[in-house]
Amino acid sequence: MPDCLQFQGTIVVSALYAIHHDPKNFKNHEIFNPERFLGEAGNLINNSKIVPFQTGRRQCLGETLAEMSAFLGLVYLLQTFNFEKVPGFHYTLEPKEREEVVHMPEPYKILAIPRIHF
Ligand code: HEM
Repeated sequence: MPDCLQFQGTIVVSALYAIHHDPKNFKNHEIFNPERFLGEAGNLINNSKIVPFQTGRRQCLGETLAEMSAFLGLVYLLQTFNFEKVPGFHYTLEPKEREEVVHMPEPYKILAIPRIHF
């Protein structure tokens, strides 16, 4: 019996960072700008160049669950709290340096004020 698992074959790792930073697909690709995904009426633009869940045979099996969970979590927070900036706190949209495979935002403070008073 081998004392560890051994894999043979080819591993394909998708370059999602490169895909989403391709200047051919995204204007000002180095700038964090969530509004680039919105149309003039504030509607979400469907763009086949955006593939955070990968596409094809290796597409994420949890995509629907992840999107529903994010939607429900966000809606719950927005129904429960009003969010306001902390006066005097310096906010930036620039992400921290890349860590591992994802970008993280800089730590920030925000006021969460309950909408319902018991
Ligand atoms: C925001 C949340 C998520 C993101 C951005 C995401 C993204 C991805 C990406 C990019 C891949 C393809 C990796 C590759 O290139 O091979 C993948 C694969 C996969 N994901 Fe997710 N994922 C998320 C959440 C989830 C959840 C919640 C589940 C399960 C409950 C899940 C299950 C899987 C599985 C099983 C695969 C492997 C699919 C395969 O190779 O056949 N993911 N995910």
